[in-house]
Amino acid sequence: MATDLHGPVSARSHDTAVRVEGLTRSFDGRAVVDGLDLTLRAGEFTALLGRSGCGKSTLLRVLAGLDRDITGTVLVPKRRAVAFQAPRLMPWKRVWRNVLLGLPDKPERAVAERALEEVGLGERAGAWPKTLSGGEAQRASLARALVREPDLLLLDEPFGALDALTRIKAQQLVAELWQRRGCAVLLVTHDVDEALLLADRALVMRDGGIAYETPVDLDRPRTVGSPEFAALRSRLLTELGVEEDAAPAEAA
Ligand SMILES: Nc1ncnc2c1ncn2[C@@H]1O[C@H](COP(=O)(O)OP(=O)(O)OP(=O)(O)O)[C@@H](O)[C@H]1O
Repeated sequence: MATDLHGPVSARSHDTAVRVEGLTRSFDGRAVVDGLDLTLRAGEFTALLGRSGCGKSTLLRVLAGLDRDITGTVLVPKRRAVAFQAPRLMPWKRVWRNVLLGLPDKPERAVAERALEEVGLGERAGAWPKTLSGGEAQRASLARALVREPDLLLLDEPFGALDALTRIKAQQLVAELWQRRGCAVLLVTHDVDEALLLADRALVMRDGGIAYETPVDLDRPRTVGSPEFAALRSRLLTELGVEEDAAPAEAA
């Protein structure tokens, strides 16, 4: 299941989804990711926080296999999928064709429809992307990720562009999908509350590495505002260098 981005499949333990050692990615001689180490357990939901420009998306792109201009070791599952803040649907293809886009074995429409049903969008399979709302387009993008049956789901601020209510619904959907599918999830977010509502573990990226991490040991379903939640939130905001009163939820 593990793929070494630099070459052959490598052995690793079954309870590890991702192993990264000494990862460095530079742009114009500047190391944005600098000797980073990271392990994600199979089935674990991890949130990745960090100030704007610290390298979160760069790390995600490397894990997705979209950027191989790296040094270090990166072991990831073969079955992995990514969803970005912008749904990136092809406007000239109907929704179901977008869901299947890029799959090698050309599955039939029913496969896309099942994934769309899972995100509550079964009835829009034949629609054109431009007729979808922002939240629906983001769910179509999630369906495109799910149809790949990933062991690792990479989410780069997938709720960032959604209005508050749609965002809450999308967060609940991701939590349900994660519990049903049991895949490892790495969620990049600016929102500390979102990280604490969803994740088993929160990481803070700084200076090219993981500068801080904490388990999020709260009962599910979670609510904002319990003393334990508030304590974790306060600690994460401190790590992010954000004044709690100045910015209650958004980290950067
Ligand atoms: N293709 C590229 N060419 C040059 N510099 C890049 C490239 N991609 C990223 N960078 C730089 O690397 C740094 C990290 O970018 P990245 O997008 O990973 O940050 P981020 O933590 O995801 O930020 P944000 O939270 O604002 O999305 C930034 O300074 C960015 O300008």
